[in-house]
Amino acid sequence: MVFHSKPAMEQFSLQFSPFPLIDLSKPDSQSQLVKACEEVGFFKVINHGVPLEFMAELESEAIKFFSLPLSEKLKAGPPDPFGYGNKNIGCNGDLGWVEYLLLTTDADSIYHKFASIFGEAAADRFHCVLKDYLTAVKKMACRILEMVAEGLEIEPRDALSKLLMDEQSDSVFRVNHYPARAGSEGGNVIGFGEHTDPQIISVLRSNNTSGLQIWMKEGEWISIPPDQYSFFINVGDSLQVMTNGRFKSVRHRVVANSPRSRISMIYFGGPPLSEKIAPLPSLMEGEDSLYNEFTWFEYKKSVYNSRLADNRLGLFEKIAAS
Ligand SMILES: C=C1C[C@]23C[C@@]1(O)CC[C@H]2[C@@]12CC[C@H](O)[C@@](C)(C(=O)O1)[C@H]2[C@@H]3C(=O)O
Ligand SMILES: O=C(O)CCC(=O)C(=O)O
Ligand SMILES: [Fe+2]
Repeated sequence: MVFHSKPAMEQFSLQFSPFPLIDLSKPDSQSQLVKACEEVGFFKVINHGVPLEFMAELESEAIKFFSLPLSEKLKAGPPDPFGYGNKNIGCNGDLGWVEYLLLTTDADSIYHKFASIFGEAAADRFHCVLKDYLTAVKKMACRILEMVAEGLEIEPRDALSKLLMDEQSDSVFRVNHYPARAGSEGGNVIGFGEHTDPQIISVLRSNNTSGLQIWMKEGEWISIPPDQYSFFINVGDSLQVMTNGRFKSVRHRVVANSPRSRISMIYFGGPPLSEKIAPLPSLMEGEDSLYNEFTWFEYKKSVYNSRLADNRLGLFEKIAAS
């Protein structure tokens, strides 16, 4: 798969996007990031520094995997929580027009699981490509979190990024495949139901097929035009709490309505299980925390007992005194 440079027309349309678009090579990107996290909780980044060939190679591997006969793919499932899943999302009855691989970000342990199912040569290639991609995406996510910390004057500068860098970081990686919808199948179906991501930050890349939508505070879903060269970033619930509600974890979903299949890959940067998720003291400025204190382990446990669309943070919000 070869990527060509971005056409001039696309560069032009970026300036008229209804959601923030941030060029990480620009000097004002730090303040833009903070504004985007506060106002929308979602933005697109360009000049991100992730080599295009890492993105293309992982997409090729994903296509190879999803093209296998179902009986082969099922050998890598069911997700427990990691592995291959088909239509069932989580364990509480959510369904979507999607098949996926849910993986740990520890590429070495993925290698062992894959080698035992698909043989060493296939596992070797997947491991290599995945490792390159994850290393580059995690670096970009940390860079964004450090810029955000600087913009918010959080000390130390790595207060957020160190949670992703920690060896015990509970990060997850997911590759979703939304099969093409043939014309006769008609209409929109839900590919991935509406939800917020529970972790700190999510970094999404897709092929050039549409489907992703975000919920705007004006009360409408807007469709995000796909862009295979760029990344889309979501503020997660944990970052919303760490900023005491200043940043918003955005509701999003995928509508499967395309005659072409959609492939997306998302890195969910999470903290270690024992990490306390609470507003950072320097952001409190005399305010009270909006949330009861909890660890990532406690939140994750509650997340995995919930349905996709549930307001998971609601359970941890302090009841405002009247
Ligand atoms: C229905 C579910 C799937 C999910 C766990 C949950 O019980 C509720 C949150 C879901 C979600 C959404 C973002 C990520 O895709 C995900 C991996 C996560 O951390 O929370 C999924 C979970 C999953 O697919 O297991
Ligand atoms: O597949 C996509 O584009 C988004 C999926 C998503 O939001 C998720 O996996 O959490
Ligand atoms: Fe999501």
